[in-house]
Amino acid sequence: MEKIIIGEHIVKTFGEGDEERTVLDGVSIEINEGEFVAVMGPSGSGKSTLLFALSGIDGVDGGKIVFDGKDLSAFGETELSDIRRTKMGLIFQQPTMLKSLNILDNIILPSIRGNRKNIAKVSEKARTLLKRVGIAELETRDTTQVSGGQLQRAGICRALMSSPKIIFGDEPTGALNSKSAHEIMDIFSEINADGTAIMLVTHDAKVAARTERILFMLDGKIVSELKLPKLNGSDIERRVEEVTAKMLEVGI
Ligand SMILES: Nc1ncnc2c1ncn2[C@@H]1O[C@H](COP(=O)(O)OP(=O)(O)OP(=O)(O)O)[C@@H](O)[C@H]1O
Repeated sequence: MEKIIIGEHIVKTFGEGDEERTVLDGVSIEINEGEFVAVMGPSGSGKSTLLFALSGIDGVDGGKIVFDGKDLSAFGETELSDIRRTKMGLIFQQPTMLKSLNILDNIILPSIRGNRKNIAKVSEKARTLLKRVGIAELETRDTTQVSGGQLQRAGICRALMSSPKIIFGDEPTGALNSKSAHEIMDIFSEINADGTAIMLVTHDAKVAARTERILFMLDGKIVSELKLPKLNGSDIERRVEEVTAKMLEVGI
């Protein structure tokens, strides 16, 4: 199977001199095309830093990251941002949307940057995505007039606009109630079933239990992993138990 991401011995430090802290301590990680992966670990263990490194948002101090066959260190900031815009989808706990634009315009904005000619085509794609995530009727709403779950659905649409090879989610359900979180995870499962790889950082065993492989981090290292079969809909409780038991075993 093709690897969409290969990270080898990634090292990331913050601070200088006596203040220097190693936050990623030689992390090696591979993600296959179309894979659904979660990263768990205690607060401060380096999960978000790893996600920021793999997506090229932050540079690293050691090791190598190959995305879609290309070494990220070969690219400058503009090229990295182009790669992120066209091949990666990024979803955070709360989507940052421009308050001056409605939901639809926020979704299409990154896709029309520098090329307003394709606005009709891009809007059509956005409407298809809005329908798919169940908020078609909200396209003209202000971003302040929708619920957290609805805003996250819009964030997912924005991330899907480029038909990315991988979606990175940093606690994408962290600010949602359990019903909304469940619905958002249903959407992620569908996106993954269509072939998009997904890597989610999460504290939530219920979220991780929906994925196929869970990586456990402690102190800047991946210390363990748990593989799960594809979700079949009826085995979620048993999966959550398995994840929880593994978290206890690892010490999270
Ligand atoms: N820009 C930064 N400058 C200095 N230290 C940082 C910076 N970003 C992260 N850190 C530190 O790196 C460590 C790992 O942070 P990171 O956000 O990756 O952890 P995490 O596992 O995602 O935690 P959480 O679950 O709380 O989000 C923390 O100690 C954090 O304070």
